Amino acid sequence: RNLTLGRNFEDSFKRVPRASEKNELGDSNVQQIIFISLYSVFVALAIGICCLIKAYKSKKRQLPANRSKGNEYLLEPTTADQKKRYSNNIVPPEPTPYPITSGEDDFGKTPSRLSNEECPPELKLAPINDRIKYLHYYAEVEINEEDLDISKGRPLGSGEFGIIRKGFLRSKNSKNKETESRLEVAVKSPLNEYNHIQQELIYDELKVMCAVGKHPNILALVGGITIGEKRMIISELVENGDLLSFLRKNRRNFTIDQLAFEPEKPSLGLVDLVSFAFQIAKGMEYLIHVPCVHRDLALRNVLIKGNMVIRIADFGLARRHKNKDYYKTQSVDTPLPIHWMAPESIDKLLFTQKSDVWSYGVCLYELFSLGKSPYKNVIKYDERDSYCKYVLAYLNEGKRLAQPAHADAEIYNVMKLCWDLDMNSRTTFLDCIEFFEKELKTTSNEYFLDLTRKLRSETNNQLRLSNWLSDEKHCDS
Ligand SMILES: Nc1ncnc2c1ncn2[C@@H]1O[C@H](COP(=O)(O)OP(=O)(O)OP(=O)(O)O)[C@@H](O)[C@H]1O
Repeated sequence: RNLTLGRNFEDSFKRVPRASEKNELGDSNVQQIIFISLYSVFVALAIGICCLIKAYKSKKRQLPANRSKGNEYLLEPTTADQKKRYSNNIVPPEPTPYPITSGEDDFGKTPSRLSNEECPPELKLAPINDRIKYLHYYAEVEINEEDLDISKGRPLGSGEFGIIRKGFLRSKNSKNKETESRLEVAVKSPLNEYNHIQQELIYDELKVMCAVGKHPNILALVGGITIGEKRMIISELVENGDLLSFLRKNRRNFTIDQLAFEPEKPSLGLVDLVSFAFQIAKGMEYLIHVPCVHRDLALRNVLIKGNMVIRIADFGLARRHKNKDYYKTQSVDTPLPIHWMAPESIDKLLFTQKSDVWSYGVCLYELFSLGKSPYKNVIKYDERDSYCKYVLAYLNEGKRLAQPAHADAEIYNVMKLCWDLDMNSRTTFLDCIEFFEKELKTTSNEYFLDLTRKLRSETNNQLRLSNWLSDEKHCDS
């Protein structure tokens, strides 16, 4: 013992415990095991409770406040100003947009490159166009691809990035599970389904449509497909297509004398044009409250139903501020979007509610000329490079579109009020609603009341679209 190399050497001998020591050691091991087990159970319980609290909170946030009343998208006027407006107005109360929720409600299988970030506080009240990156896609609108049949026939239309086809959505009615019903829908998908940029543009548009919500004069979203690399927007089908083609097709059927209301009339009357002007202004006023700036309001982007109710469509707006050339590089045959743009949008790419009012004025020109192209034969197309400067100079000189054939002096005056160079002096959508409502009532109060009834029933139809999906989900569960 005296010759050991030191304590450490001594300790390195393997000690064989005596019988009495063995028991002590065994006991302390058991104590350790019990302690570790209890500690693990405690940690697991704490994690479980945290998860439950988080799940409960996110579920609460997912449900709109008024959903429990069974009228999830109907808005009761809140501000004094809104109350005053709605009390004087027979048109049904405006539906609310979907609520903006946090990322926790996102569809779980969304690839990370499309994942949503929390919106910075300073952007929370900005128009949704300025915070597309922070908008959220709602898991509850995700459609099972197996329930969708896309028509192989001619597409309904196509744009720069997307193609729109007719489709059918299958759903089992929750009341009678044996009956399978079909809903006609329009399906927008990327022109090239493997192109990532196009996929993201479709996804952005889907998020914008989620945020815009439902209104009888806005194209309603039925659902979306976002699984894997697939990106599709499923919206209600608007049977008569876009209003521009509709007006052009019906030029021959137009009768200026047909001012009195006739329910079964086959032709297009002046009163219908006034009704379209009224409805577009209603839809645009709703967008202001979202808030959403459309940026491409033109009759080619307004759709018309068989009952003459219109829907404002095309919220695919990402390219509109990212790609300056979008406004210049169209072929000579296609209408140039700059003809609908306010001077400040052409000059500085500044888009606001006021620039939408300018575009609305150009829509009025299209309406009351039965689909004429604005500035055709007025501004030369030769020098395409400097074309924007040319249009800008033309407008800055105070030159404007001429009075269209079917607009009287008062209607033309509304157009000119939309085309004020000073954006702050431009008229508002509320003033336009008031003007065209008065026009409609004086032309035919019966027509106005009928339109009011139609808009109310369209609101209910759009609500049924939301129920269609939830019915289907109930069946699944
Ligand atoms: N829900 C719908 N029901 C019926 N037709 C539709 C529907 N949606 C779009 N269309 C048709 O498809 C055309 C193009 O639609 P849309 O403008 O949404 O496509 P886009 O790819 O965004 O076009 P753009 O590049 O011009 O903005 C419309 O003009 C219309 O004729």
